[in-house]
Amino acid sequence: MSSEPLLRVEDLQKSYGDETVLRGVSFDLDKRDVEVVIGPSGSGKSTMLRCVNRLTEFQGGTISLDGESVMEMDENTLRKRVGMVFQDINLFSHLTALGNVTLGLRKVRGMGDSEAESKAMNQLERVGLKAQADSYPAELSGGQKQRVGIARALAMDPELLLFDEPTSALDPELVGEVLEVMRDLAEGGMTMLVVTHEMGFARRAASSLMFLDEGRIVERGPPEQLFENPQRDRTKEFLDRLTSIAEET
Ligand SMILES: Nc1ncnc2c1ncn2[C@@H]1O[C@H](COP(=O)(O)OP(=O)(O)OP(=O)(O)O)[C@@H](O)[C@H]1O
Repeated sequence: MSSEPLLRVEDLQKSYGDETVLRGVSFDLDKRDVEVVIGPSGSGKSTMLRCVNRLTEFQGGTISLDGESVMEMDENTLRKRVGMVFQDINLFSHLTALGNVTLGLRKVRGMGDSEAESKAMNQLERVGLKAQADSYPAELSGGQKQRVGIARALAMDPELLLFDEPTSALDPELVGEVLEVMRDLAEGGMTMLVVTHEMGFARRAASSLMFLDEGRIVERGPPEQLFENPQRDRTKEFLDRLTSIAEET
């Protein structure tokens, strides 16, 4: 067994032009860890995720997967090893649910049609959408579309799954079904790095919670520590605000 963490982020620095967005972010994730990232708008949460799978370049620091720098990995390998689920559910509208899930298997994994379809069916079943395999995105609810997005990411057998506010664009009544799939994945041992404001999910599924503010990790620890006994005033203020917003809605 490797002694390296699955994901190591070390002193990550990222700017867009003159604007510094990440100011030295460092953390490790081991296999099966579920890290929830919270923080105010503009604190750099999405940018951090996008650096991990190199959807954006960064200026300083290193990110490695099982000891191997993502900067030195070819894009195809990185796409296989690190999956991502986005806030905007970007399915291809001209493809069925099954077609959306098989696409990556054929293009990135180079699978033949029947192998790709059988694997994709298994993933759709995993997210509870076997019966919708032949439906087009326009025929699916937002929650179902997002679950197809998760099946698409899972189909690649990723070692790490990144979630960027996967339920923020959904009507409130559709959030639960997506969180349930995510909880199942977490319980099944998937390693996950999740940006979300869903504190119920954080409490129940996260092994650790990270509070990012102005491009720095202000505090990180088990959810019960951050919720019950935050060490920093800034963390407490932020979590109190999130909780009061959730209670108002
Ligand atoms: N492609 C881009 N070009 C220029 N600036 C960007 C780009 N993407 C993000 N930024 C800026 O970087 C900062 C951090 O953005 P980021 O989306 O990472 O924050 P966030 O914490 O995910 O915020 P939110 O919760 O609102 O999604 C913001 O000031 C944003 O305007």
